[in-house]
This record gives sequence, C-alpha cells and structure tokens, in this order.
Amino acid sequence: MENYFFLLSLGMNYNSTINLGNNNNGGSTRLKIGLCFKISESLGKKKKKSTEKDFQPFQLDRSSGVVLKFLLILKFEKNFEVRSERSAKEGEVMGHSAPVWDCRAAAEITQDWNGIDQVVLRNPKGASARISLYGGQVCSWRNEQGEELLFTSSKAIFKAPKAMRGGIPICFPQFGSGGSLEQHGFVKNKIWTIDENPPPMCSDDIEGGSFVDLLYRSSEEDLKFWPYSFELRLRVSLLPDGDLVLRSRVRNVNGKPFGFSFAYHTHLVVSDISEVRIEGLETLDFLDNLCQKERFTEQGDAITFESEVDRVYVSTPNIIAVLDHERKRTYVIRKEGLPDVVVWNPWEKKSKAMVDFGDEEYKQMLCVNGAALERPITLRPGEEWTGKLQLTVVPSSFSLDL
Ligand SMILES: O=P(O)(O)OC[C@H]1O[C@H](O)[C@H](O)[C@@H](O)[C@@H]1O
Repeated sequence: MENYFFLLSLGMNYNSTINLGNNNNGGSTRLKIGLCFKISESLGKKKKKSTEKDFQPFQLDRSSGVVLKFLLILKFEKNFEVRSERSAKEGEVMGHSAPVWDCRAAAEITQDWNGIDQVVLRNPKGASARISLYGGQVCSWRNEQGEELLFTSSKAIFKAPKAMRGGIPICFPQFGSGGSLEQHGFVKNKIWTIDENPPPMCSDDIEGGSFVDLLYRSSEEDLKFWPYSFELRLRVSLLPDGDLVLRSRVRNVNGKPFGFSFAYHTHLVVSDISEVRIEGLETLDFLDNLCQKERFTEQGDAITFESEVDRVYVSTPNIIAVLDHERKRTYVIRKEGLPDVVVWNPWEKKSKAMVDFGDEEYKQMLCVNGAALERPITLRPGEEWTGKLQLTVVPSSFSLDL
C-alpha cells in the first residue's frame, strides 16, 4: 500500500489534506479516497475540528488515462465559503516510482479574508506563488525553502485607490502621477477574472511550469475616465526551477489608437538596503522623480543606497541584477518589451509619512520595476503589445554576464 498526500491550502487559516492510497489489482487500480479536514488554531477560536470520511473504493483502468478532479467546498459561518480545486493525473495517483507532476493540477484557488479569489501556484520542489484576482497582483513568491522573496508591508491596506503595499502591483495604463488618471493607473484596484481560454501564444512565449491566465477587460465605468476599450491579459508562471514569470498582453479593442505606460511594481525583499547594489544600470541616463524628472547620467560602478531614491532609468539592458551581500543572494531580472527600470526606496522620512508602510521597513525593501514609461506604447485598433518579466534568485557567487 502506498499513500499519496495532497495538501490543499485553503486561504490563510484552513488546511485540508487529501490522502490517496492505492492497491494494485492486476491491470486496474483500486483507489480509496479519504478526506480529512483540519482547522488550524489561528482561526481564533481554540476549538479544533476534525472529520474524516472514507469513500467506497472504486476501480480505475490503468489504460484509461484518468484525471481525477476534486472540488472541495468548506462552508463556515454565514456567507463564507472556501473552495479549492485539485486534480491528479493517473500517474500521480497510481504510484509509479516518479509521480507525474501535473502543472495544471499545481494551481489551486483559495480566498483571502475579503473573500477575493487567489491562485496559488506550486512547483515540484516546493516553491510557490500567490496571485490575487484583486488587481492581478502577485502577492507572494517563495523559494523551495519557503522563504518569501517579495516584500509585503506589515501595514499593507487592501483598499483603493492604492494597491496593496507589496508584491507586484500591475501599473496600467499609467505609471506614477504623470497623467490624468490616479497614481499607477486603475487596473490595480479592479477585480480580474481567470481566463480559461486565452488566445494562443506563440510557442517561443510558452515557458512551461504551473501557470494561471488572468484577464481584465475595460468596463463601462472605466470608459468614463479613460475612453479606450482594452483587454489586459496576464500569465503568471512558476517554473520548475522556481523562477517567476509575468507576461502581459494589452490588446486595443477600441475603434481608435491609444497610448499607455506600464510597470511591474516589483517589491523585492532585501536583508539590509545598505548592503544592496544594482548592476546593469551604471552609466545610463535616468529621470529623477525627486528633481522634477530632471535627466542625469548615472556615475559609478553600481547603484547603492544611502538615502531616498526614486528614478526612472531609461533604455536599460534586458537583464539586470540586484545583489544582496548580507544574504549572499542575487535577484536576476530579465525583461522584454520593458525598456525602462524604476528604482525606488522611500528611506526613513518618507516611510514615516506613509500610512501603509512601517517606519523601518525601507531597510528590507527595494522596488526595481521593469517598465515602459519614457516612450508610451501606442496601439492601433486590433494591435497587441506584450511585456515580460522573469525573476530568478541565485547565490551571489553565481557569475552573471550582464
Ligand atoms: O505610494 P505609491 O502610490 O504606491 O507609490 C510608491 C512609489 O511608486 C513608484 O516607485 C514611484 O516612482 C514613486 O514615486 C512612488 O512613491
């Protein structure tokens, strides 16, 4: 008898375990499925509840290529329910020595405390990413040791007009305050949907791994203050080696051309901002947001931090690196279709002035945003633009050819 365990994480405080056991019986497999729900203590009520239910064993024919699907719905209190979907391929269930990793099965839907769906992606080594349908924002990216790689403020607020302070807010169709729209655009505060049938990507654009496709379509309400119809698609992929890839596609479904800017507002966790340096931006021009966007040329070998920084580096290379000396690790940022890079750290004074940011948190955060800002993207009716960001973490000893 072999057992297979599927851990479904259901929101922040709920866990359920599906335990699949099998018995080989000639050419078919007998499956016994048990469900065991666990409610963690962090629920607030100390009461622990546990229930187990065994289903009648049933036969599976080895050759049938069955995919098992589970939909688990837990109902708690009034109007509150947690859903999780999980499917398992035949190979995974039947106990071949190397279970098949089903990338589609490695995506689960959970809900946050506001009842908003989140998608959790996992890879076979234990890395994970969590993406909220609120803004299409990646809220968490963890390596295989479970370490969080994206910063989220302990004072983050989940309320418009700001994005939740952390992760990777999608800034579209405007970045910053330099336009008629709210700071960083409006899609960051909209509810996106899961796109079950996205238009195909060309084969070079398919990274593999587990992924989710999200979609935001401009609404009647949006048209009142930005009179252009668009479809914004986001595929978030977690690759087998733990890399996080975000690929956005903007399509003009309007009768007239429009222009926009775009940024992945990427909040990286760092051990100590004074021990961090960015390589790949040296000798480039930047627009300094702290000096009315005046243009300067970067001097020196690499960018280091000893005061507030808010800059847009223009025409940057497609690969840059953020080296964290203390933690001895490097974030490698690869990008396509995103010529500019915003570097932001609010430092001490501005941190204290921000209601959704801890006074000392600037020491553990650095924003390095792949962006298209200096020259807005223009799309004619029916045209599509694609921008891609790939984040990798490597030990700092790893040598990079920038
Ligand atoms: O406070 P937020 O609207 O989230 O903006 C936070 C920061 O985002 C970017 O990095 C901009 O370059 C900064 O000027 C801005 O302060």
